[in-house]
Amino acid sequence: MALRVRDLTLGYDRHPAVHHLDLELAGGSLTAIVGPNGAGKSTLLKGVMGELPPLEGKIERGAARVAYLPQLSEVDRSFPLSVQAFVAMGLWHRTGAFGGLSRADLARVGEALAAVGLTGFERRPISALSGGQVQRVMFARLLLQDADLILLDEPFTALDAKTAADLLAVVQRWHGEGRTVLAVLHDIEAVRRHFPETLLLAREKVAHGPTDTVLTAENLFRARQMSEAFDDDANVCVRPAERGAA
Ligand SMILES: Nc1ncnc2c1ncn2[C@@H]1O[C@H](COP(=O)(O)OP(=O)(O)OP(=O)(O)O)[C@@H](O)[C@H]1O
Repeated sequence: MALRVRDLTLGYDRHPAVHHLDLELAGGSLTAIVGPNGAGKSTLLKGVMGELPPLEGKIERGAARVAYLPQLSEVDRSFPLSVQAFVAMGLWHRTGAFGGLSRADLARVGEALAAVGLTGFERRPISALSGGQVQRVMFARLLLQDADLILLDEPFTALDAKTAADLLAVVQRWHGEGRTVLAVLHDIEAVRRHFPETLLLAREKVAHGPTDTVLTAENLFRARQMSEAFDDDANVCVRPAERGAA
């Protein structure tokens, strides 16, 4: 078991965004999180990462090391670091934050950059990269983190087809290595093609399991309806049916 979530409610200022979620991910599974805008997908990743403490319920991580890729729009690209220094941060679990980089470490950074097609970019400042190149650099850093559980928030959004295909190959490599991957995605067809498992989320769990059984027209319709039914201004954790009955 890589991740077990029990009756999890997550939110902001006690305003719930994910409600009463139960979920279990097997070690080595490759799972997409799909759902309408505002469904709580990014919130769930932040909860699993430990950035957002649960309002209720529990998160148990079976994985020793967890890595997280935020949405590209949340990445601060203005800081003055070279591509090499940025990617080398992925080795902190080995070197410590202030450890120097050995020749072998630099070779690892070079290999990670080669794996994402950025050989030769070592000395470039992060601020001088395109969005797609930044996403490649983020993946290179993840490669070095050597995590058992990898959380990706919209990893292929706003990328050209070549970059998306290259980075999907990295995800498939992680899957082949037995790592557990959980990725928020909006491209339903890509999920059907490449992700064996899916969690369909609309603040609550709509369905979780093999992708072809989860992404049915009925479930997608229900997800849209459930998402619209929630009152965004509610500050207590009440389901719509309970609210109607009150
Ligand atoms: N930092 C925050 N402070 C307050 N509310 C937030 C914050 N982040 C998200 N929310 C709210 O929590 C709810 C879920 O947001 P979340 O970003 O998890 O949805 P999502 O499914 O990832 O959406 P999208 O597909 O649009 O990225 C939304 O109602 C959103 O407005």
